[in-house]
Amino acid sequence: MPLYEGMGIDGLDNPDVVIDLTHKVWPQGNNSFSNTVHSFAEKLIELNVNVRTMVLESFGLEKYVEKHLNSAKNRFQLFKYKGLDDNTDEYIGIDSHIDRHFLTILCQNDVVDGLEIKTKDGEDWIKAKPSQDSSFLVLVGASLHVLLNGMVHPPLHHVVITGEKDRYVAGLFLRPIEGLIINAPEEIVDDEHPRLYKPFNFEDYFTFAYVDTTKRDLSALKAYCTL
Ligand SMILES: O=C(O)CCC(=O)C(=O)O
Ligand SMILES: [Fe+2]
Repeated sequence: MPLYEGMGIDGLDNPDVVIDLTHKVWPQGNNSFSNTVHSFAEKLIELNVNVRTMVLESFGLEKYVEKHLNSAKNRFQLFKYKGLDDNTDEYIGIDSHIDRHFLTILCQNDVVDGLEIKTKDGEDWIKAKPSQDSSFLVLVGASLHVLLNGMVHPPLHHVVITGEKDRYVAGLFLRPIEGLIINAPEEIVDDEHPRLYKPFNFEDYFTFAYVDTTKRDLSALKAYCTL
């Protein structure tokens, strides 16, 4: 069984959270790790604020920006996918899915690809290849798709490990806060763009697609909450 490991930290805007976690892994502390994670996460959080602000503004939803920014909490995750050794063939690191939360920002180490995105027409997988190590991948999740009445696309993606090198990824995941009911604002709903979805509760949808892993695509989302 190929190795896939991950570690997640909630509420990373608070440096104490990182220091606490670091002490769990290294009882004597590890300043270099906690400083690196914290400064990196700070930049990711800033990027997420900019991206979500720009997306809402591009739909003329300026007045909802602040409310939307406050309606998500962040989870920072680090993943390691073990590279192939002599006895392993190419393997799927994560099965195909759409992300369920609002937004994902990923940074994969530059030497190792792995993430593949399905084209919108569903025909091909394309390698997501940020060419420099300073590049980020931003993925729309189901919750943002519902909030914007289907006007942004949550891509199907998976991870395929093909090389010998281990693959490391850092990601920021923006999840709706508990109890939030997501509904597209009136401003983007009209006769030409009728409301697509019922009021959407993230936790209920999360559970729906968690229990049955075949329900992690756009058609299952539509079946789940189309009006
Ligand atoms: O490892 C990656 O690049 C993607 C991970 C992913 O798709 C996820 O955690 O939802
Ligand atoms: Fe994902």
